[in-house]
Amino acid sequence: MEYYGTLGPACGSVQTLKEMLAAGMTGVRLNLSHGDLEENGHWIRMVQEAGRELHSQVQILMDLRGPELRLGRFKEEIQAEEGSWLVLGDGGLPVPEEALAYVCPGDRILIDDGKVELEAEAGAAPSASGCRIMARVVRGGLIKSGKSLAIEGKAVPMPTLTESDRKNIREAVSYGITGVMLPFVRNKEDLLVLREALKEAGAGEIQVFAKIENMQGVEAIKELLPYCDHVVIARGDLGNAMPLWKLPGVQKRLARECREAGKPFMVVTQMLDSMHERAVPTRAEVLDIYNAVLDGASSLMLTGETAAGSYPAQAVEYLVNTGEEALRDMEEA
Ligand SMILES: Nc1ncnc2c1ncn2[C@@H]1O[C@H](COP(=O)(O)OP(=O)(O)O)[C@@H](O)[C@H]1O
Ligand SMILES: C=C(OP(=O)(O)O)C(=O)O
Repeated sequence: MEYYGTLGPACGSVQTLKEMLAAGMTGVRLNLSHGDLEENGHWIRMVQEAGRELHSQVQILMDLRGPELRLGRFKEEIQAEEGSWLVLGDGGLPVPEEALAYVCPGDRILIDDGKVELEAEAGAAPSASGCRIMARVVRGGLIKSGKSLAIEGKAVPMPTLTESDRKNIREAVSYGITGVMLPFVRNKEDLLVLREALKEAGAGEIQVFAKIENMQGVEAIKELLPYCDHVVIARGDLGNAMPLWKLPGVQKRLARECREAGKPFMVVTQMLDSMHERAVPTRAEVLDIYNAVLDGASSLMLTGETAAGSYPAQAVEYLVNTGEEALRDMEEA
């Protein structure tokens, strides 16, 4: 069983990383949506140093940008109040033009895994005079730079890899990357494009993790399985693609497909979300971890809990101890 933590400011010291490894973490994930390999290289070196000191082999995953939609960069966080209006695009919230062109009147726009929800202004044309529309805040909250973005029910056509993905792939071997995650995998062609780029970079040995994050990926799961080494059930974005009460059923269905094909799979996102701010998780969270192991997950991963939370080492401890308990119970049963 592999246990991953996402790297971020909250665990950016050799000491904290050693505590996480001592608690049973076996690998880390670097989310390249927040900066490329060169900018984040210091974190990888810290992980390698922590691993050397504890004599542990650490898996290092890089999570590409891929065809994922995200807000652009901006300095000041925005407190979006329910009922207020926001400008999207030119002079306002930096939304990629490819996405703006797809927004129609009445569309729901989900930011940061749906924490903030907007409704596009009635009357906004699909092309919206190129690059600017108004949206009303339906569910308010804090909007931070670089957060995920989705137009409910719409698939915006995007290339498989960005230019920065290709650069990061070329540098992957020199940083000791062991696995690469591709977000929003839609079809087998996405995985073939990634495999080809890895091969060209002399990185054909790096493991490919296919992140299933929307309905296109869910529907294509059978077709995708032969072209990846691992499937990632990425519940953050996947939860944006359907009413949340449908997510458990979809997670179980993906897990069953993977089990039947003998494909290892990872379950990720909000496994211990309350541990952003609390040292002890909820009962529901530990049960979620336990159930994922019972369903056959080969790896589990923490995201914001380790990248930006107040208790990164404690979160790893709960993840690992609960996962190992589930494995023991399965053996005894
Ligand atoms: N490489 C990084 N550099 C700076 N901050 C990061 C990095 N990776 C993660 N974070 C912070 O931790 C948060 C949670 O990480 P993650 O779940 O990977 O991102 P997101 O929620 O944006 O997909 C991010 O939103 C960001 O604030
Ligand atoms: C892990 C996920 O992806 P990201 O953190 O890149 O949004 C997710 O959506 O569950």
